[in-house]
Amino acid sequence: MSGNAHSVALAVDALRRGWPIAIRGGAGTLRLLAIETADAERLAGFDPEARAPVLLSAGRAATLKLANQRDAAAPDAPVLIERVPWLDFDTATALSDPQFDLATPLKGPFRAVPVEASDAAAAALRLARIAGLLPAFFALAGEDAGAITPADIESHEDADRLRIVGRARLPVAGAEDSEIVAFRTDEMPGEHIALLIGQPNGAAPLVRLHSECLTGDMLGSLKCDCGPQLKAAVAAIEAEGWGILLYLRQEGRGIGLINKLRAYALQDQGFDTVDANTRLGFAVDARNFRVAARMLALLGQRQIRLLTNNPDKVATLRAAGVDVVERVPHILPANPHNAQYLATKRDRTGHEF
Ligand SMILES: Nc1nc2c(ncn2[C@@H]2O[C@H](COP(=O)(O)OP(=O)(O)OP(=O)(O)O)[C@@H](O)[C@H]2O)c(=O)[nH]1
Ligand SMILES: [Zn+2]
Repeated sequence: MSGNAHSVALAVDALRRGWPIAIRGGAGTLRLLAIETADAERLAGFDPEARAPVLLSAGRAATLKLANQRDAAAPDAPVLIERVPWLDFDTATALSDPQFDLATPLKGPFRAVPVEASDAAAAALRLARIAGLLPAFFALAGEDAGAITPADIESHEDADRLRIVGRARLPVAGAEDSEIVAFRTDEMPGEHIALLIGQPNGAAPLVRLHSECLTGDMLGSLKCDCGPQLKAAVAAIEAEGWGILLYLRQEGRGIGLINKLRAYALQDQGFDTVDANTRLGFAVDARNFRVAARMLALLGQRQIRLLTNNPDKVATLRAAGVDVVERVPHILPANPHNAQYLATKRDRTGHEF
């Protein structure tokens, strides 16, 4: 099990370096080259006969108006775009990267071809997200001894692999009686953190799940509500006398910093936070809150009060066995830069404001 997760870590590293990988699913094996980290020369080495179709997510294909060619029975299934002589490296880049959507009208017509190794294709898109890359590949059918499997990727992301690796007293501004606890798996670079504030008093702790937001947490970005929510969560827990802040390394709702900044660039063009993620080819929310359930279990907390406006967090924790006895709203004042973002969360992602 851990050996396979290890090979996924190597595959993530390979993708980021522009090296090909292979994924073996139940319906066949795909050899894959990530478009973002490739170039024309690497493509020629990977696919000398220029046959490899372009693998895209369903959302990206729909954005490119290729939705009508998708399998109607599986609207979320990955899409393969037939490789024709004029579909060169630059055209594939334009297919994969939405920053060019408005500037360069695509040539076309593009034709979708059946995705035979569909589970391997879906796993490839998932691996691109884990690697923080655009979810788009050149893909060739064919065996490869070093292929990883979708199950390997599943186990790589398995929240149950998390364990506690360190803890220490950590007085923080506004909550001096605090302890930090760090969690990690063997393969993942980012450590999740719990800040235990105050002393257990027999009551269900007030818990906040905070997803990493470098721009909001560190730089004071006004585009979102993360920075003020982080500070206010510490204050609210301190005021209760006992509770836990979970700081989850799920930057950009799980798509990573670079892809979040790509989403911001699309927002500069007028797309909202939901459409920006879809145009990039990602789920609107790629986070896995089971990580938080695992952390709470390791901390011995089965019953909590949850500070959030996001019903998904409540539902996922409950499904993972955490007894959420109360949802406590966590609403901060809007500013001129985030008012539209907050309205989108209310209107399109089910947040309760
Ligand atoms: N992809 C993407 N991520 C964003 C954007 N704005 C903020 N984020 C990320 O969203 C996460 C914060 O999630 P929110 O949706 O604000 O809040 P929530 O955690 O779902 O819900 P609450 O508990 O009610 O705050 C952080 O990981 C941010 O980095 C954006 O426009 N695009
Ligand atoms: Zn933010």
